[in-house]
Amino acid sequence: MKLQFALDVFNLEDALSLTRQVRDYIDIIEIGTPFIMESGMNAVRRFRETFPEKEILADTKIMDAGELEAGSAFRAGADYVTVLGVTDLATIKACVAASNRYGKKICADMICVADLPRKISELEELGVQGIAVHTGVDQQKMGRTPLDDLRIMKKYAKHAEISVAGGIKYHTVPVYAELKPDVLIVGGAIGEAENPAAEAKRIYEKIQSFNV
Ligand SMILES: O=C(CO)[C@H](O)[C@H](O)COP(=O)(O)O
Repeated sequence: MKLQFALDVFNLEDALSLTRQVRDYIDIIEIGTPFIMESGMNAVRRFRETFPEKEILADTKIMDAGELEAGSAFRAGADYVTVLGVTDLATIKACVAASNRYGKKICADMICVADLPRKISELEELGVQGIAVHTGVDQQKMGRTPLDDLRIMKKYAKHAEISVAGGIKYHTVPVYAELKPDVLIVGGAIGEAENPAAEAKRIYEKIQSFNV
C-alpha cells in the first residue's frame, strides 16, 4: 500500500518546500486540481525535476479531449493522470490511448459516479489502470466518507489498482488500510498539519504496519 500526498495548494514555491519536508514519507506526489488550475503543467514539470525519485500524479480530472489533455500531463512528467469516471467512455478510451503511448497510467476518479459496479466493469474493459474512490471536499462537509464506496470497489474491481481519497486522517487510516487498497491518498491531514513532516511520518508508518 502506497501513500499519495495530495497538494491542494496554490503557490508553487510553498508546495515545493512542503514536499521537501515530507519527501521521505510519501510514495506518490499528487499535483492537486486547484494547484494545476493555478500553475498549470509548469507545476508538474517543476516537481518532475525536483523529485526524480517519486511517482507523480497530475489530478487533471479530465472531462473531455482525453488524448490531448492526458498527453499534455504525461509529457510534463506525470506517471498517472486522472480522468473523471462520470465522463463519456470515448474520453476515457482516449486517455487510456495516451497512457499507452507514453507508457504511463490513467486513474479514473469515481467522484459522483452513481452505479459503481457497472462503471468499474466498463473502465476495466477499456483498460484503465487505476480507479480512485473519492469523496470530494464539498461532500465531506455533508458528513460523507469514501468507506462504503471502497468496500464496493474491492468487491467488484478485478484488475485495476485501487486508491481511496476523501478526508483520510491518521486515526482513520486503519479502517481504510484493513480493506487493502493499493494507494491511500491524504491531502489536508498532512498539508494543513502543524508539523507536516511529523504527521506524514506517523501516517506513513501506520500504513507500513499494514504492509507486512
Ligand atoms: O482530489 C481532491 C479534492 O478534489 C483531494 O486531493 C483529495 O480529496 C485528498 O484530499 P483530502 O485528504 O484533504 O480529502
